[in-house]
Amino acid sequence: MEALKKFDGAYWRSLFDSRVGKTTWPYGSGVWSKKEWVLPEIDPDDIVSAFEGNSNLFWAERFGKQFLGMNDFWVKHCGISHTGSFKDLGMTVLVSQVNRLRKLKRPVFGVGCASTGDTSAALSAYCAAAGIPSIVFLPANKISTAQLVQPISNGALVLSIDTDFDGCMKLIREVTSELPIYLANSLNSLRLEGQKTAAIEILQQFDWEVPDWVIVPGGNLGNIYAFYKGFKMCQELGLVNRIPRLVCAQAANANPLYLYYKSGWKEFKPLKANTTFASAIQIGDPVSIDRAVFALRNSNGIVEEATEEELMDAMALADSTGMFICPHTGVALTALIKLRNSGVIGSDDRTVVVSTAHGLKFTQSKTDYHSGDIPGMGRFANPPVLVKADFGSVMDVLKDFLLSKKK
Ligand SMILES: N[C@@H](CCOP(=O)(O)O)C(=O)O
Repeated sequence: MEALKKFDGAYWRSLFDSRVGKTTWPYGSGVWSKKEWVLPEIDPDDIVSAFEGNSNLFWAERFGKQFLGMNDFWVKHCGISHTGSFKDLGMTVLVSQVNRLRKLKRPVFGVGCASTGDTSAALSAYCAAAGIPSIVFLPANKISTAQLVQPISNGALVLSIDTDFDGCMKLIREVTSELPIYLANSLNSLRLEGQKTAAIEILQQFDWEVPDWVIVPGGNLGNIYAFYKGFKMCQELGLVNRIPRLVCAQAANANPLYLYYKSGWKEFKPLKANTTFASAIQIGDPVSIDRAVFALRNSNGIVEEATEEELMDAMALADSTGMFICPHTGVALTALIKLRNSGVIGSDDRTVVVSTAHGLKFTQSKTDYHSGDIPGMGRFANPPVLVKADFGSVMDVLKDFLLSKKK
């Protein structure tokens, strides 16, 4: 350690030169290609994947143990799918039904939705695959570029409207009551029938052992109800004898359900959602509010909220353990952190956080966070290091890095 501290660029340069000069170089003259490399036998415990688990249900071992003191923390990643979010689960059901209606010559000329970016991506992809026209209403400048480009590429009619999601939702409801355009938002129960399969899958993946908690980010609130529906169906079929406690996690900037919950379910007040990095849940007047309340009340559920700083920090912390999550999953993780800190969720409770979309849809906010471009944020920022293309300079950076890692 002491010796390391003395090193500077020039020292490293001389060390490198002397080593390269003296060492027998094993790589030239065909030696490399002929050499047989024998790898040490590996123990199954040594195998590293970002998360341990099968399919899309991962045991998030490092995050759970290191940051939560939990042994049984899991992530159900619904963003590893065709369009990168859980919306694919419901949209395949809905568009299949529309396909059938059209084959039966019913007058359904297209399918439409309002969206914060994920529903529109799924709708346009499945419609394009079936050759059905799709129409999406998007709040202008409020969704990520990765999300915007999805319906554009899939040939949807994309209306970029100068309002927020709630404004788009109101407009599409009016339009679809006037024109033969089928409404694909989650107030349509076909969507929920598809989405509830994620709950059934979780139980199946745990070999029909019921987790204690399932935490779902909530905006338009169809998904929390879909999870309840899936779990309840399995209970009614006798596949399991109880259901998990559900937690719905909202961004504090768009938290009508949270406020309703805090009022003891006394009065629901739609609100104007403020801008949040969790843009897909920036919704102030959720269409599935009543269903969500039903799901939460019947599962002994809880509603939590996350500030912008909390959700971005939680996302960065999770990413630093090998995840690459969306900001909405950061909201759900914040809820978990709060419930763990208050002792509501115990260290041995089997807990599943539902990750709703792929992190690659939200690279801008991640980049801004890590480069320190968001005022007052960046506790876990890991900005790239700008360094001269010079061996000594690179080695100096590495020296600092190695010293910071030395325990
Ligand atoms: N987050 C959603 C908002 C629309 O909600 P839905 O429940 O009707 O799909 C989106 O990605 O558009």
